[in-house]
Amino acid sequence: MTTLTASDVSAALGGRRILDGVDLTIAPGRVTALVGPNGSGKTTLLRTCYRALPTTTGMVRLDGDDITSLRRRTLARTVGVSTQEPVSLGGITVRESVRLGRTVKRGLFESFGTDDADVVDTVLDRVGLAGLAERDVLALSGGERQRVSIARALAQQPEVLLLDEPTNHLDLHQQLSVLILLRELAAGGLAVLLTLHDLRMATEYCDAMVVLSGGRVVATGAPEEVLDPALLAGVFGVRGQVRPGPAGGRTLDVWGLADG
Ligand SMILES: Nc1ncnc2c1ncn2[C@@H]1O[C@H](COP(=O)(O)OP(=O)(O)OP(=O)(O)O)[C@@H](O)[C@H]1O
Repeated sequence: MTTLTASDVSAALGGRRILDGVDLTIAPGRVTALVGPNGSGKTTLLRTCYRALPTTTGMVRLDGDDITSLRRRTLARTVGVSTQEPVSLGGITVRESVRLGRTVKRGLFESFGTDDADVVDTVLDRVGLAGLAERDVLALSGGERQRVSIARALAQQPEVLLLDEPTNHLDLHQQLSVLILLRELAAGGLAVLLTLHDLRMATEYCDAMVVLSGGRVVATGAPEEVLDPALLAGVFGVRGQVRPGPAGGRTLDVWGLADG
């Protein structure tokens, strides 16, 4: 099990500071939602967490190790990533695309074994892509491609999983399926961080929440602690509140714009 921590992370794009002194802990066994308005820096923060973007101050660590000191392969074996980028060029099947996630477990010239095939089959099944395994990835809908991206990250069998809006192309059934799957994987020790715009889904399915606004963390904690009416109005510009939900859970009601 591995914990990812960001300490005092700042980052810039195009000469402009986008992240400003961000602290974050992504613990094993938990699904953490990274939420915030458009342009608040969620994707940028995710990118610093898998070394796709250098920090200007601060540090990201995997357990005690600064990620900039890790070998590329070590980082790739530990951290799985699903981004909003296209999953692959065409000409390969869904199965082959997902199997690319296994390359981090292999040496450069090592061929895939039956254990790799078993992992790929299991993952395809769990994200509901088994029936599309032999389809060209370019012949998929947006939601199907999104699930390929998630499946490929899962095929790595990472310790930490980072997902950028993993549900934005998915229908309601698939959104819930993915969130339930992430909860199951977290129960097995995975540390999960995902960006989400749907605050109700984040409230119902995530254990913890980190709220970004203007590149700063403005709240961290359990969803019911974080999403109080003042924060919903001040950060998201809406009127709403968290209340107890069905089956002992919690949910979020939103009933209008804060200034409406
Ligand atoms: N290459 C770039 N150069 C300059 N500014 C950039 C660049 N990429 C993104 N930005 C800016 O950085 C800020 C944060 O962007 P980011 O994509 O991290 O936000 P986000 O919270 O993920 O947004 P969204 O919810 O809209 O996906 C935005 O103001 C955006 O315009």
